[in-house]
Amino acid sequence: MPAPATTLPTAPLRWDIFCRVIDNFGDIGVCWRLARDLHTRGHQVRLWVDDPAALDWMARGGGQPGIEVRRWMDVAAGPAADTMPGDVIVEAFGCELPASFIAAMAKTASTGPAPVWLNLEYLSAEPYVERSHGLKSPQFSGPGAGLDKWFFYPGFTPKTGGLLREPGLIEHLDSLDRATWLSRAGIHWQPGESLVSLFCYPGAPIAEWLQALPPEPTLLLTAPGAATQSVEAQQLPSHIRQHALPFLPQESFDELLAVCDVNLVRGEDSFVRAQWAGRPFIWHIYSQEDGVHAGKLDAFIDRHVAGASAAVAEQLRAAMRRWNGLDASPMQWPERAGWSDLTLAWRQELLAQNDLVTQLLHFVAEKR
Ligand SMILES: Cc1cn([C@H]2C[C@H](O)[C@@H](COP(=O)(O)OP(=O)(O)O[C@H]3O[C@@H](C)[C@H](O)[C@@H](O)[C@H]3O)O2)c(=O)[nH]c1=O
Repeated sequence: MPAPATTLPTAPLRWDIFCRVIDNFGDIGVCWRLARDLHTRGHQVRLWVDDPAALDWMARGGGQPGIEVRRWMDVAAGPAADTMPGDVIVEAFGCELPASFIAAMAKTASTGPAPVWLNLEYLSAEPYVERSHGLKSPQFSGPGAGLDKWFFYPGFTPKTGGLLREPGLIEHLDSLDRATWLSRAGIHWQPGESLVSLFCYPGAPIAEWLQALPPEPTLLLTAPGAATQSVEAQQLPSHIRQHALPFLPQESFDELLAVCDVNLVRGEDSFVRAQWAGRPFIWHIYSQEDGVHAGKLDAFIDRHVAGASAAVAEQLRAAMRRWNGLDASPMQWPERAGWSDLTLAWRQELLAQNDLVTQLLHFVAEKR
């Protein structure tokens, strides 16, 4: 039985989260959510980021009292040498920590408890995640010699670190009234119109997808960038309208997904949020040059459709693969009722596992 999400297995701790923005918004998106969730549960958080620009819209007001956002540039230009490391150091997505900071961690460890050093990894449904979650990487050389680093893998099964899910999130999302939310957001929605959100990478087969949409009045809510631009480039049939969204703060983005009928999401964080929204979704995976994303997509689809009827499973698999350019068959929408049931059943399955921060707190308590 999972422990309640609010359980605090440790006294409030001081956390240092290091984030390097490689591309897009997922790196800072995940780190900002983690920082907020820890802060809400009473912890002290410093978020070190090389490029905080996206926080201007992602975080209301560009930040939040109680979470200290600090700049760092690279391994050489890190925090000042006299910066005291916190109790837990999170190296997000394998970003290399500044050497001066690692040296400060080692110094702390020589006089008291060593900071718990974690590498928070990318999310995947592939089997290696269960094998790798929680593994130790002892440091034999360099400024951190003698310290241990631990691998923490988010994931979809109980043997992984779980998914970020703030206490009360689902209750909040399920309580939203669509018409009220949309009117507050300044979105003109005509009752009866299907609502579809779209957040994707360039290259999604938009024209084909628009043709495959069910022939019913539909309002497309498109995120800034590739989604808005590629829909604007199309000649829309009369039953489809487009509303181009601005970038929304994270909480509003989560709410948007919860009031839509279908969500097309991408990357890592919006993909997870679509699962908490409990609405049918299609995932645009971040594509990698070596093609490894195909295996990652299939591993997720396999788990996700495992409880569905054969027809829904096949339709959804084909739609997700086609959206990602991995399938040549014509684009088709899965049958909506079966797809909705599957999405809710999947969310229920995920809710049976502890959220990532709860698991992280237990993990840290064990290692200290
Ligand atoms: C469109 C929109 C997004 N967001 C947030 C949600 C997420 O936190 C973030 C988007 O991140 P993602 O959904 O993960 O998609 P992304 O494509 O921006 O990020 C990706 O970057 C690559 C480098 C990584 O390898 C991928 O795994 C992924 O993280 O932006 C808002 O808060 N408001 C908005 O209006």
